Amino acid sequence: MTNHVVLYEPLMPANTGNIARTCAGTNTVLDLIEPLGFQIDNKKMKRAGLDYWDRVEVRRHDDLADFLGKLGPQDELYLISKFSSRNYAEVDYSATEKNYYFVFGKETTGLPETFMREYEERNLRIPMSDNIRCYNLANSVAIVLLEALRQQHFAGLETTHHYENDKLKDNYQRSSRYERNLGGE
Ligand SMILES: C[S@@+](CC[C@H](N)C(=O)[O-])C[C@H]1O[C@@H](n2cnc3c(N)ncnc32)[C@H](O)[C@@H]1O
Repeated sequence: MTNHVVLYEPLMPANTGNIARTCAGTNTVLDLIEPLGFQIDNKKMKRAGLDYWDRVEVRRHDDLADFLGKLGPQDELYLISKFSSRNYAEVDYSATEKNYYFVFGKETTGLPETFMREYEERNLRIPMSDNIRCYNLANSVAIVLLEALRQQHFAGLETTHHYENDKLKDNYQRSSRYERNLGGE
């Protein structure tokens, strides 16, 4: 199983840089549908993705048709759009034999209407109030991707890690002392 974040014609380098960082941290493939609104080595994008750009698998596609033409029978496509009335959190993303492709729209105009109509039952909404027009692109990616990963039990990711300067290390020692004391030792 592989998760893919697909960005349709992204415009803002800082968003794509942030998304690249999230993809690097979650072993997610980043698919970019051209044209992009920036050069891939743009300083702003690198700054947003810090040192992580070379740790993410990036696949570039000439256009939407090129991307769609490469999908196979095991690939599950989801279009992430506020116009849907299907809640993204109510979909099952846990089939290990499938690859999940989450397609996000351009910062200004979202996804093309024809594409959304063609795959109508595949559109998903992130619930939100009408105080805002929509969520930020990079935040939308994190919301949907982390729900898929949660359902996949964060497979392949570290749920804990030993750090040299562990800020909670003393807490662990204190709490295990506390538990020993409760046990009457
Ligand atoms: C800044 S929004 C662009 C909104 C654009 N005006 C539109 O009509 O979709 C960028 C992308 O974030 C995602 N997004 C933002 N808010 C969302 C929501 N509430 N539900 C689903 N996707 C959302 C969509 O993929 C959207 O295309």
